[in-house]
Amino acid sequence: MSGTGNEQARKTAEGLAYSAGFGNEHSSEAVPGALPEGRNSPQRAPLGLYAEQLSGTAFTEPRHSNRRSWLYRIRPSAAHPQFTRTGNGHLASAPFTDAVPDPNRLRWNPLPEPPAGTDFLAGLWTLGGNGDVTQRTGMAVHLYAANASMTDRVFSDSDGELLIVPESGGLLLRTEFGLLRAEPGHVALIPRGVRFRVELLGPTARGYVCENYGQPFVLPELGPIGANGLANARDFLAPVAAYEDTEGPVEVVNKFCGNLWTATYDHSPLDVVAWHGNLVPYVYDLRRFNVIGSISYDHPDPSVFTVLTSPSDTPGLAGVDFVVFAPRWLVGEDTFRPPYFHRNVMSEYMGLIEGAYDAKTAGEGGFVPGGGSLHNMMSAHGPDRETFERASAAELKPQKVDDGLAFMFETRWPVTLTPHAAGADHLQTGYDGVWQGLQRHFRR
Ligand SMILES: O=C(O)Cc1cc(O)ccc1O
Ligand SMILES: [Fe+2]
Repeated sequence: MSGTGNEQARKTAEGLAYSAGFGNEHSSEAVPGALPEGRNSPQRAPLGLYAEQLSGTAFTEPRHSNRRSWLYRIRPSAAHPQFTRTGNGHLASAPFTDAVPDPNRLRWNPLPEPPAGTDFLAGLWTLGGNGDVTQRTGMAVHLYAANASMTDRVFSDSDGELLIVPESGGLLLRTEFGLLRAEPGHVALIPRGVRFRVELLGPTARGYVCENYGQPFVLPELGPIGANGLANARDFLAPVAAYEDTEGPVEVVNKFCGNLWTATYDHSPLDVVAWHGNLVPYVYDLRRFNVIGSISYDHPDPSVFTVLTSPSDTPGLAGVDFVVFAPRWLVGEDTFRPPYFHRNVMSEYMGLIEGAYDAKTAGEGGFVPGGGSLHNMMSAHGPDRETFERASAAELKPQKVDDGLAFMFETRWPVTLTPHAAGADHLQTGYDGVWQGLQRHFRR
């Protein structure tokens, strides 16, 4: 049973109702009258519901970064049986100590097809990461490949928020806050601790996940860009309340300090009838990104393409940035237009949602949708030989780059691999070769 009841909610083309705005104080009730008026926790909550607060930041964090929501549910979350350990599969967590951090440039092909019956949770495959889940620092890079919906089970991640980047196959995310639809080209964010179930909209689904152990993602500052631009706050869509009133066994899997724990509830924990607050799951369509770039000369640093940033205690130094390389015009005069050669103190994991990326040769054995590359701190990279030769000779008329959608998880600490990523069959050999044969042109 489900419903919606928010005046501010709006229908999207896909038929789901959403409540728009990044960081807003949203409110939503699936049954009229389910939200208490004027207080969060009345002596008896409306309709016999239980009131419960979910905190995403410490109670005392500054107002601008404080995140919490109040949930009005059929049963309190506290009414659950004991959790016991279950297998972690290919899901791993920080600290990553099983492999030696690798200064080499690395690139993977897409994940192989999973066995039949693999759902989103079982299909998570950790590439690597940094920090420490118990310290709430750092991040992990995961990929997923699934061919089944989650049925009779839900997942929650106590270790961090999950930024899901579908590459193929749409997802329907049934969360405690309501429903989100995430297709390739969208990203979805599930806050730390929020229970959700992933249903596939087609036969298979594949994509990437940034698990952010650190401070919740926020929109980057705009500085001299002004009051508008990059990802606009109003394009972030939170769900409206939609609840499940089901009795019967439901497995709840909780990722806690690096391990999966399971408990079988006798009801669905997606039983929130109404909620309000600013800690919410959301979806964002990357095609809405307002791309800022140079209209004179030189290739700008990719920080101008930041969609979301997880700040650290040092201003300007992100735990992790989520960056998108979206369609855009290139007009730079006397400029080498693709990404430049560089060595970065930050570490860069890149993935491809569709098409090609302008610094890397596309196609079989190259940088392909569903694949990924890792350029750890200080590793030398940039345009491959083919790209360098092409772009150095290109006629510099205005050019639309609109044949791809790539992204980067850029993090302050090197990404240490899991042993299964370091030894994967789909790890490409000979990636260094793309920078071989760059001729010397020096003359005096
Ligand atoms: O390495 C990459 O392709 C990512 C990247 C893109 C860019 O436009 C400038 C610098 C950078 O690291
Ligand atoms: Fe780079």
